Amino acid sequence: MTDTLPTVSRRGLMLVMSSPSGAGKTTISRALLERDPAIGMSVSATTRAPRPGEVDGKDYHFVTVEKFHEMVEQREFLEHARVFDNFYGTPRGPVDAILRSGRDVLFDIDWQGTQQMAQNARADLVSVFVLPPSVEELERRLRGRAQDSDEVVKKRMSKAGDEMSHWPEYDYIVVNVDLDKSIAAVQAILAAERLKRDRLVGLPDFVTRLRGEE
Ligand SMILES: Nc1nc2c(ncn2[C@@H]2O[C@H](COP(=O)(O)OP(=O)(O)O)[C@@H](O)[C@H]2O)c(=O)[nH]1
Ligand SMILES: Nc1ncnc2c1ncn2[C@@H]1O[C@H](COP(=O)(O)OP(=O)(O)O)[C@@H](O)[C@H]1O
Repeated sequence: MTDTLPTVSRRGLMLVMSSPSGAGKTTISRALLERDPAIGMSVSATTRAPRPGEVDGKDYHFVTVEKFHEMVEQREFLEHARVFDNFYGTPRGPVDAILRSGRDVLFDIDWQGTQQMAQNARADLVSVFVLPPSVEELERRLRGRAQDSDEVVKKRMSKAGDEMSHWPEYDYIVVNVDLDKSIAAVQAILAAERLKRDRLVGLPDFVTRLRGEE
């Protein structure tokens, strides 16, 4: 269990971040991981090809379509979905291990995966939808990232409207204008959610000791 305060242990939470491609969820997630040792990242499996600079096992587990379907058959995923023209899924094992250690797990998954997680683990889920300031800025960021072909950029922009229509399904909304402010906003969400009473599993004993009832 992670100590939220020096003396009160708590249950780890699952922080999901979704957004249309290019809105900034990966950048925000990476910053959170660098700044907060109490967070572990869920590394998804995907059938999409690695982008320049992506490392197998760190950014994704890059697998074949056959392997992916085998993992589905073996019920290895907490959730999985077809996004754009590829398959993506969250391996169950590492998530359980991080939660059991009392740390929080950060997920970068789409609205379909978030719906599945909400069905299976609503109490532990905290969901954040990241919106771009404008469609023009979204396209500028996608192109500026220079990791996708022109065709892929066009395809992702065409889907952005559908993705953004799912914002009402999320607990929190961050419009990612200034990156540092967006990172601070998600850190504030985490800080508050970590103090929610029903996550502070060590509180009854702590208060008992405070009141000298032992
Ligand atoms: N359901 C689900 N979606 C995922 C998973 N991993 C990534 N995604 C989503 O798949 C979409 C495409 O991800 P990616 O190819 O990395 O492109 P990006 O959105 O431009 O970073 C994004 O919306 C991700 O949130 C996963 O394990 N499950
Ligand atoms: N607030 C911001 N202002 C300007 N550029 C940003 C901002 N947030 C992210 N970016 C840039 O936009 C591009 C897309 O960000 P990324 O995190 O890859 O988006 P996503 O993971 O949502 O597809 C990256 O080049 C990133 O550096």
